[in-house]
Amino acid sequence: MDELTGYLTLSTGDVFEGKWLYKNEYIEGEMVFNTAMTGYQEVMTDPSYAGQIVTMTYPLIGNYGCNNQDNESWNPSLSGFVIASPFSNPSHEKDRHSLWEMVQKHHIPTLYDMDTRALTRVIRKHGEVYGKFTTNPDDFPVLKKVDSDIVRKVAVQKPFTIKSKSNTSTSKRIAVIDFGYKHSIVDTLQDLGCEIHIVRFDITWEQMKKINPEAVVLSNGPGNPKDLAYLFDNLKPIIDYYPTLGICLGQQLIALASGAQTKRLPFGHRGSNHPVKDLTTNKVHITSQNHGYVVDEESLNQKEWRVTHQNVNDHSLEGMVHRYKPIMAVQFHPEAHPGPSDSFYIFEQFMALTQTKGEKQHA
Ligand SMILES: NC(=O)CC[C@H](N)C(=O)O
Repeated sequence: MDELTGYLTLSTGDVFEGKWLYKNEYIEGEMVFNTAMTGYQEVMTDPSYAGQIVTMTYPLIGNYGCNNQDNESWNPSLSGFVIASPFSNPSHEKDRHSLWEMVQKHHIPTLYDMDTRALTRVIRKHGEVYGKFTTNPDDFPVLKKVDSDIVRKVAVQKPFTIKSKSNTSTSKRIAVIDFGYKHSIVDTLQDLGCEIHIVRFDITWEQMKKINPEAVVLSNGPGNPKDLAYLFDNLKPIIDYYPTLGICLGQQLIALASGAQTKRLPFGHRGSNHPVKDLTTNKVHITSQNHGYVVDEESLNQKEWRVTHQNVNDHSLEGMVHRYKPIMAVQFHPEAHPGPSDSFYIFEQFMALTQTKGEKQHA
């Protein structure tokens, strides 16, 4: 074994040999795979991957380099990164540093020269798999679940405000409850002229009343949504009072706080080409996704909620709207990054929803 050789050992007993791009022989995490052909920089910096070792199924990673615009957080939080072929000679007008520089700068444990096809088949077959990066192929992971307090580790400690880009009187004051938000959600709201208040994940009703926003966004974030059950007493009055948009973890929390259930998908949706049907228009949009859990449609009170979006591949619930209150939520990522911006209209619908405070919304 030479200095470069590293192993990924799995809770299934499988062992994969590769080479270190950035060596860290002690990390463990939940194994997930992402099928996007581009967007590795956004994937590496999406806080929803905290606690997870991400395998890219597209074999060539790094071919257009990394830039100063596409990070989705200040510091990457994924546990590890697994790729087939890293590309060392990138070419793109926005390219500022290579993949190699990116993993060194942010200390992202990375193995390359991995058989990502075979690895993905193992993850697909077993569903819930944990892995360890190691120099000893007989050293297996002990991890059995993602840290139940993972949101606290990626979300902001101190609230802060981001000014609106426009000075018009139409600009909205939006509170984003941060469970590990992707920066492109806030960028999109800013582009729509909003002033944004990033607030802590454990914000109370009284604290929110002081900010008095015109609408609220519950962000994406890592981990099992049920681990956040202790927040539901805080979230329920906020969701009930303000026009609200939930994105990914945000949708799961809105559903759970309203008495519905979430469940684990067999092996998660992570990629940038997941077809979703808008049940209002019957149009199919190609969406960006990153989730391992989903709202259980059976458990949703259909007298109060209408399902608005459905996944074309597995028919899972992709969006919902409250029949009487201004609350909407989606499981996919309307902010894209990476992936197509087909579902930008979700933000436009949310902007329209912010007008409906106190009025009855017609389902
Ligand atoms: N992107 C997200 O918000 C992910 C939500 C949740 N952690 C899941 O995996 O389902």
